[in-house]
Amino acid sequence: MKVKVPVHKNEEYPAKVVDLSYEGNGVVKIDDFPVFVPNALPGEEVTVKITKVASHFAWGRVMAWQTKSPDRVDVKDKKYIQTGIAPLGHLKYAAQLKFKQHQIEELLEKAHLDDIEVLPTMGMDQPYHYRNKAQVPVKMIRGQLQTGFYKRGSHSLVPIEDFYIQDPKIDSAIVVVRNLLRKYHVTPYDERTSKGVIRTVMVRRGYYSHELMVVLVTNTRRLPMADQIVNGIVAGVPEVKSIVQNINDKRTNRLLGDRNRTLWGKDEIHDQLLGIDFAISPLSFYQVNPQQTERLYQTAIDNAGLDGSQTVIDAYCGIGTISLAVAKHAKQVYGVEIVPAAIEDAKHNAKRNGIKNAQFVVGKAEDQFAKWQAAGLKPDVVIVDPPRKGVAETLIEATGQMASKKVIYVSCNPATLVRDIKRFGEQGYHVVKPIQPVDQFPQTTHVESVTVLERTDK
Ligand SMILES: C[S@@+](CC[C@H](N)C(=O)[O-])C[C@H]1O[C@@H](n2cnc3c(N)ncnc32)[C@H](O)[C@@H]1O
Repeated sequence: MKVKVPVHKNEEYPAKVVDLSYEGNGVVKIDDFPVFVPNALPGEEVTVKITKVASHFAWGRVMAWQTKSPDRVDVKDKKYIQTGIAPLGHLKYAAQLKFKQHQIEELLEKAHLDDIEVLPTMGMDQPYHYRNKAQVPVKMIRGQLQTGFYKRGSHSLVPIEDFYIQDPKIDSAIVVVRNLLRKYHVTPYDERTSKGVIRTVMVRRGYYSHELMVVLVTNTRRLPMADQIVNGIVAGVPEVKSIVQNINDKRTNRLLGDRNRTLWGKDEIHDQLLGIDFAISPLSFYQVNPQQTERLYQTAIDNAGLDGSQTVIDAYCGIGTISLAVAKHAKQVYGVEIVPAAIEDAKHNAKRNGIKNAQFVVGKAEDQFAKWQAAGLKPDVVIVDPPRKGVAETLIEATGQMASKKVIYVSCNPATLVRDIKRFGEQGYHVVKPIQPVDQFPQTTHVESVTVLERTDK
């Protein structure tokens, strides 16, 4: 059906913001036609200039506010919103937590599952400076080497020193590295010509261990002035334990290449999650908000109701964070994950922590479930922590066939969570407790949660 478009590009309209989209944009309706407006909050009266018109919606920009929301934080520095570092940075933290809870409630309601309750989102006391990892692009801007972040949807770099949501020790290390690159005239990589040396600076810091790793991602095999740069980092970053060169000479948007060369110190750093020691190398996946990851996974483990006698499957297990934490409360744990390097890390981490009752398999979780089912495995609890696209339907069916008593669903996407709750329902699993959202990424629109389902044989 053709929709009548009542707005025109570059025209201005008075409007009231009626909603906040899941991407964090204000929504205004002009003659019922939706216009998405960044940096506008529900309840605000604004003058909107239309910037782009599509067939079913438009984009606009606030030209003036007639009234402002009591939930607005006056963000002095617009670059956090411009770059997408903090797309909800203009919303008070308490309102961000409500926005995340409400998002799950709204999706449940649309799916006619509004009898399922959602608890208030578990937030952070200090919802800033939480990230334990930074990957910042390096570019030449008006003749000077800069580190920062790209403007949303572009490759135009905004120079930044305080990244707002990163560990401040990481921010300081990036400034030290940037100044050394400037001092020794190392050229930034230029995407258009594929020339230049340095592409990205990555820094990781252990939340508990305080061990810090600097990774210099280069387009070239040789890093000019490597000794001087390494000495400068060692002198300027007291916590550094590892300096690595990563070579990425491909024309690609991927940040890291496959080859690492340790320039100084150790090949990996360590940190702990839920009391388990993890080795973190440049290419390892590791959760970026360790404090909230512990709360998210502890919520999942507490709800699994383990007393040491159960068999548990951890599907989509990554480096085995959940599996290894569960192992001390279970008889046997089986983890499955599609990325071979992550399973290598999981096995390695099991060994270094002396955990013998966790087995890890590489593969698609849905295929491995079929194999376990054929082999007669009878799990008591299935934990799933899938990517955004949710759980494969065949995995849900296999869970039903294996008759697991409980399913703990750790979700990073409420839309697929709600879809999967319905599918689990077809296998006899029902949500037995209110859903618990946990804020893993304050200042952003990401919504994580834990749902507990039990098989009720009805
Ligand atoms: C949200 S993460 C889970 C992280 C994990 N719990 C951890 O702590 O490291 C989702 C994981 O699912 C993996 N994955 C994606 N599709 C998969 C599939 N079909 N089968 C198994 N694993 C898959 C991804 O590689 C990723 O590690």
